[in-house]
Amino acid sequence: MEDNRMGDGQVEEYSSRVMHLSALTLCAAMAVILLRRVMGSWNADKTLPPGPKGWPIVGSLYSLGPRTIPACRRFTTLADKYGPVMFFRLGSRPTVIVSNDKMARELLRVHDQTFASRPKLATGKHFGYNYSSVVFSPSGAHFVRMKKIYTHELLSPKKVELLSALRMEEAHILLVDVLRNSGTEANGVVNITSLVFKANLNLMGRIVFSKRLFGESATISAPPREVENFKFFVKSATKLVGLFNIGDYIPALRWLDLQGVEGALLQLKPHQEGLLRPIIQEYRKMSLNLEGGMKQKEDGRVDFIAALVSNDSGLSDENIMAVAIDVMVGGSDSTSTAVEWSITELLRHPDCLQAAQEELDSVVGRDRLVEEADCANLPFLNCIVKETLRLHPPSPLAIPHFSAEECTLGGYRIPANTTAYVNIYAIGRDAATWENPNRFNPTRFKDSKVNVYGHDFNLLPFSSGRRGCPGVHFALPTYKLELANLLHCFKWSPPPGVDFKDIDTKEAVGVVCSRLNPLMASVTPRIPRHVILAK
Ligand code: HEM
Repeated sequence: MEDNRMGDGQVEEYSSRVMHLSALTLCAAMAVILLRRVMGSWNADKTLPPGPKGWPIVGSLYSLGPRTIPACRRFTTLADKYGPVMFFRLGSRPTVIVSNDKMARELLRVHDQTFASRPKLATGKHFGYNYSSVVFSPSGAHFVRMKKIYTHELLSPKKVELLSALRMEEAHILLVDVLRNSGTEANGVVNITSLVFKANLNLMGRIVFSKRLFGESATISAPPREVENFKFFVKSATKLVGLFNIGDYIPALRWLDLQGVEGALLQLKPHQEGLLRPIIQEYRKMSLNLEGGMKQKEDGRVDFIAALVSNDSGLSDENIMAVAIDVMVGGSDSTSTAVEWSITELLRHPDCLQAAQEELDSVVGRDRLVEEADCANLPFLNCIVKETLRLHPPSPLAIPHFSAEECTLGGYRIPANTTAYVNIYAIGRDAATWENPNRFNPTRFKDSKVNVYGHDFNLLPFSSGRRGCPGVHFALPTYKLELANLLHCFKWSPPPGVDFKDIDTKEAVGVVCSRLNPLMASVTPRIPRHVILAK
C-alpha cells in the first residue's frame, strides 16, 4: 500500500504555502476594502452632481466608450441616466457636463465669469502656441486683449459688412466648381464635402491674408504641397481637439502618449507653420516699408494679418499664427459642416428641398444668383438653417470651459478648477423642448422667434456668453449664401442606385462633428448655365 503521509519537510512547505496564500488573500481583501472606501468617499459626495462611478487613477474615463462614437452622443445617453447636470472624474480632472437649456443658462449666463476660462490641454499647448490663441487661452488680460483685437479687426458688424463682396465672390466660385465637377464626373456625382470645405478655406484665406489657396484662381505663391499640408492640418486639428487625450487626464501617463495624440500634434507642426510663417514674414517686411502701416484695400478693408502685424501690437509671430489658425480652422470646417448637413437632410427630405427651391424661384427668379440681401426674404431657408444647426450643431460640445472658483449648478456643488462641457447636441435633441426631436422638420421654426445668437438656451449652436463664438455674424451670412445658391443653381438627388432614405448620417469624431463619409450627390443645373458662369 502506498504511504500518503507527508514527511516533516513537506509539512513545513505545505504550511508555509498556506500562510502565503492566507497573507495574499488578506492583502487582496484589504485592498478591496480600501478601494471601496476610497471610491465610496469619492462617489458618495452627495453635494456633487450624479455621474458614473469613478475608479482610482482612471476615474470615469471608461464611461467615454469607444473612440469611434462622438462624445456628444455618449454624453447624451449618459444624461438620460444621470440627468442634465453630470459630474465625472476624468482621470484627475473633475468634469461637469450640462445637457439641457436650464443648466446651460446657469452655466453660460449666471456663472459666465466663473466658467470663462479654458482647461490647459495638449492641443491648446501645441495648436494654440502655449494657450495664446483666442480659442485656447485661459481667461485674463491676454484673452481679453486678443478677443478684442479679433472682434475689432475682423468681426465687428462694419468689418463683416465690408467682407460681403468676398463672400459673394467665393460663393460664386464654389458654384462654378460644382458645375464643372458635375460635368466631369460620371452621372454628375460630385463630392460636395470636399468642394464646400475648399471654398470656405479659400474664403478664410482671403480675409486673413488676401490669398485664395485652391483651384484655378488660387493666388497663393506657396508650393501646392504646402497648401495641401495646411488643409490636412486643418482637418486633423479639428479631429485631435475633439479627442479625450489620456495624457491630459492622467498626467503621470502623459509620457507614454498612449493614443499617439502628442506625437500627432508634433508631426503636424510643420504643416501648421509651413504656410503661415512665410506669409507673416512677408507682411512684416511690407509693414516696415510702409510708413503709417498697411494700406487699405479698395473695399476699405485691411487684411487681418496686416492689422495684427502693423498695429503696434507687439504680437510675436507665434501669437499671430495662433490667432490666424483660430480663424482659418474655426471659420472653415464649422461653416462647411453646416452646409453639408443641410444638403444631407434636404436630400433625405425631398419635400423640404422642393419647398426651398420654390421659395427661391419666387423671391430670386431663375435669371440671377442669390445675393446676401435676398436671404432676409427667404423664411423657409432660414428655417432650414436653424433646423440643421439644432440637429447637427457643427461644434456639438462647444469647447471645454474651466471654472475659476467653486459654484453651484442645479443645486449641486461644482468645485473650483472643474472642466465644463455644454452638450449643445443633447440640448438640440431634448424631448422636453422639441417635439419629435430627432426628426428633420424645418417648419417647426415657422412662427418661432427662437434664434441662434445665444439668447435662447434651447438652441445654442454658437454657444453663449464671454466664450461664445465671435464668428457668428460672419458665419451665418456665409452659410446662408452658399446654401441658398447651391439649392438655387442645381437639381439635387442621391447618387444613382442610392435611395434618398438610405443617405447616411454617420457622424465623425472631433470638435467639429462633420459627416463621417463625404457627401456625394448627383447635381445638374437648375438655372441656365450662363447665369451660373457669369461673373
Ligand atoms: C457655422 C459656423 C460656426 C459655428 C457653429 C461655431 C460654433 C462655435 C462654438 C460652439 C464655439 C465654442 C463656444 C464656447 O466654448 O462656449 C465657438 C468658438 C469660437 N469660434 Fe466659432 N463657430 C462657427 C464659425 C466661426 C467663424 C466663421 C469664426 C471666425 C471667423 C469662428 C471663430 C471662433 C472662435 C475664435 C472661437 C473661440 C472663442 C473663445 O474661446 O472665446 N467661428 N464657435
